[in-house]
Amino acid sequence: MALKIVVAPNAFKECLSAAKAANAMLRGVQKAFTKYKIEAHAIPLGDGEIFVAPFGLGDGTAEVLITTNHGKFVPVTVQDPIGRDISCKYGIFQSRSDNVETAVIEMAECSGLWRLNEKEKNPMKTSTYGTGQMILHCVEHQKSVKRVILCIGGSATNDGGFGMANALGIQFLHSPFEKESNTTNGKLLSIFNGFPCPEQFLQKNVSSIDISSFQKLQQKLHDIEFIVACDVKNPLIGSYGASYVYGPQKLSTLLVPEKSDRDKVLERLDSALTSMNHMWKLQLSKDVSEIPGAGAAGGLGGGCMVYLNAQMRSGFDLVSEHTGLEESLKNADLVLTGEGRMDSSTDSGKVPHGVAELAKKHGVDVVFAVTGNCKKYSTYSSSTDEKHDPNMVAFAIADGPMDLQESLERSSELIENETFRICKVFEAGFSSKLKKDFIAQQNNKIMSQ
Ligand SMILES: O=C(O)[C@H](O)CO
Repeated sequence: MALKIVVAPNAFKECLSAAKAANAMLRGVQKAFTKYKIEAHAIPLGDGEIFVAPFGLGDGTAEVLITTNHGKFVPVTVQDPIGRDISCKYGIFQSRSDNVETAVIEMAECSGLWRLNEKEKNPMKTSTYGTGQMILHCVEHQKSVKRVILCIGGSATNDGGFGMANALGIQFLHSPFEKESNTTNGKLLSIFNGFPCPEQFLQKNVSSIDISSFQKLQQKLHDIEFIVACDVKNPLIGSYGASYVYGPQKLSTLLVPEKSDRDKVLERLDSALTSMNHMWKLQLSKDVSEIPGAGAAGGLGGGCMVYLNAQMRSGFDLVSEHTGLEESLKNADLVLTGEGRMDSSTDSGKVPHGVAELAKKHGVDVVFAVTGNCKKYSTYSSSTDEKHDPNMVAFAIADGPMDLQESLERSSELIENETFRICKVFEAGFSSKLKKDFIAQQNNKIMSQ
């Protein structure tokens, strides 16, 4: 009988995609087990967290789903966060669980922070318009697609999906009036036609959604199931909301050097999302502000729930479902995972933690993880915090003193070598267990004679 071995790593940020990391681990496994027959399963994973630069799309969650399910990419030209035309792509594959034609769109592909240089980072002026264009392209050109997975995070935006909705054809109204006008509740309102970012939202006093244009869209989207894969659980507004928690990383200190001025920007961002939420409640009877994940990707999570009726899912659960991970873990003898860095956040929904949990469910006592850095993870593990995965042991890949640059450059070789060493230790334990089992069997035979 063959030893069943599963390697299921995440991407190693800034150096290796999940697929490349899985291949490196697989090489280590194959080199190590020369005495035993093995059945090896390599399953590259993702957790919805976006991993775009420096490889471009193709190394994030979409790449994992498309590669594993033999799907295809569709090229499309859309706008980046500040309105420049860029070439992007989204993926299409057939779901292995229910054969549904599924599209996967990574918002960071077009609306991600990596698209901007330092001086362009200003969430008051950025928009998810490009993400909306990708969705629209998919809905209009891929008639057989009945499910869209939107991976959100890593965004340059904080617009609550204002841009996305606008690109989908939803019209917003504002005062004071301009050329074309409508009346709502007796007030004269104009159709908003500026760049759909928080600055414009506030400056133009956007206060209303044109329900008729929204209904047209709803009919179009009715047959499609929208799922948002996201990496965080923040609410839309308030001190744990999108603006205060993730806003600072999207605002360049070169543009706004003073801390007190940056704080004012965050306040304005939060107030724009608060007004949006008010508008959603009042006009569409939707209150999503407290739903975990509404604050993901600058409130795009909330926007997706409101405009697309999207369901929020953990990125890991989604990827594991669409890659067949759980099936592979059944009856596994050895499970290996990995990630660029492991620390105290690893145990809150990251890939290695997800693999360890799922493996435990299927009777695998210990999962081995290879990683670039587990100093904080080990410290965490030796603390009394009971949340730590008791069934995962992490090994750093460095084979001697080295700086970050060397570790990044040699990552593939180092991952292969560390996997080889772990497998050899496992093999030694396995042979001694086999020996013990053999002796026990012989003893049982003698006793029963
Ligand atoms: O894009 C963002 O705001 C963060 O990645 C959290 O989702």
